[in-house]
Amino acid sequence: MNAETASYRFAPSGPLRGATAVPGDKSISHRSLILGACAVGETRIAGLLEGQDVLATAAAMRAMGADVERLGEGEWRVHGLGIGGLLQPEAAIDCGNSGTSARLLMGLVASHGITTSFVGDASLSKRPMGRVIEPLSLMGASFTPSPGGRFPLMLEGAHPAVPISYRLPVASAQVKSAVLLAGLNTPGITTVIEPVPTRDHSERMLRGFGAQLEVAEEDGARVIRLTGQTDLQPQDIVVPGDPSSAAFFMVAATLVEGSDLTIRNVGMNPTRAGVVGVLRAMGANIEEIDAREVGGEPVADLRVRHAPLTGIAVDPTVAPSMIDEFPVLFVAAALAQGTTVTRGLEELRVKESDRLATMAAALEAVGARVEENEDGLTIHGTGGEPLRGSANARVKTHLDHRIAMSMAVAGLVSRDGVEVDDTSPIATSFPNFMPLLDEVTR
Ligand SMILES: O=C(O)C1=C[C@@H](OP(=O)(O)O)[C@@H](O)[C@H](O)C1
Ligand SMILES: C=C(OP(=O)(O)O)C(=O)O
Repeated sequence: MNAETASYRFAPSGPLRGATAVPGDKSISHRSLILGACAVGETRIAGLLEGQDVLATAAAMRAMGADVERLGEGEWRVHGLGIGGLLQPEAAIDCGNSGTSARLLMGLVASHGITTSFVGDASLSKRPMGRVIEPLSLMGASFTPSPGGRFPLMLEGAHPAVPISYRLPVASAQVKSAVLLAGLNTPGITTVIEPVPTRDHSERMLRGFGAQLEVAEEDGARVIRLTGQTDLQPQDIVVPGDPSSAAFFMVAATLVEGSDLTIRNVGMNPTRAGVVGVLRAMGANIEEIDAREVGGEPVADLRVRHAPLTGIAVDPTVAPSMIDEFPVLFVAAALAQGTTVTRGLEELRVKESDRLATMAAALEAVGARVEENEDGLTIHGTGGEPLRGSANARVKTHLDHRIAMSMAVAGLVSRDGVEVDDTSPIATSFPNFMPLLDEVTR
């Protein structure tokens, strides 16, 4: 590791063996802090992801008056203020690299009598916020964004806010959750219509906290109705392991010959676990052991053994259920036999980086054959032959943790290793990724 730039060379590795467990789910961790702060009394959280993104949400909830305390590793206590109880923060809300903090917290603040600015890092400041500004403005909040509807921005919340019925123009759980969180302190019924289902952690957790929330299927769309200004009851929450983090180990164990790795306690919510089905369709050997429910979320241990992969055309309708797993799926495709075609992935262009362009460039730099299209990548796999790797070049990650971890996996199955320019963003979602990888390849 080069300490100044945090660049790192991921060397070819032997098999991944034994058992491991990835940290808590990032989406669920954000939501447990936010809803804990909106309940009256004490919420306890076990298995909270202590990545920078979630810590940004914790700091924001503290800045708005909630008592948020770390009791031990992953063990947190939130003393909530009740619906409508948030206070004016003294400084800007800094969301760092985290789109989820940005969109969810804007929703929460939009129905309070709070005026505050929101800031983030260089990556977050390029991402579109118009998608939440639009519905939250309809609810009465006012925004002064930077050009292009971006961060930094000023938000003046509406009190009282106006309930709306909003049909999501993009398949985004962050936009859905922003409107629902604004709805918590809005009189009447706030409705979100979701033509394409996205991760449903907000709905599950709102119900768990006792919110009045109904979900119906109407004309082929999911319709979510939330009655505002009813009290939430504090909860004891156990956060399952993050399937998005587990995906790096699923792909690595699938690709490296001789691997036999068990990943314990992985969240298997069907709105999140699409990558398991896609990898299996390519030939992966992933066995679900001890499928169970933890805190209202399905969970299983996954035993992954090396298997040769075959390229497929990935069904675009599975995209929302594995939206953050495409970068590492592209690595799997680069080692498969034949061609993998992905489409319908324009949302990947507005993540921490443009993940289609960034992954196309990174994979090409290590010897993969990739074609970049408007809405997806077409990848011609090596049929299991190692990638060339990067002897003298560093792959560029553009402040994107998932690119860094995906290219780490590419390094394991390369001839010369892969040098990643900046591993520091890994700490946003998976702070112990490198030690865990070391442990299972040792
Ligand atoms: O709601 C969430 O917790 C998330 C939703 C997804 O974003 P979009 O809502 O932009 O699709 C995902 O990419 C992100 O990592 C987390
Ligand atoms: C897109 C991601 O997160 P966020 O939108 O919260 O920055 C991610 O974790 O891959």
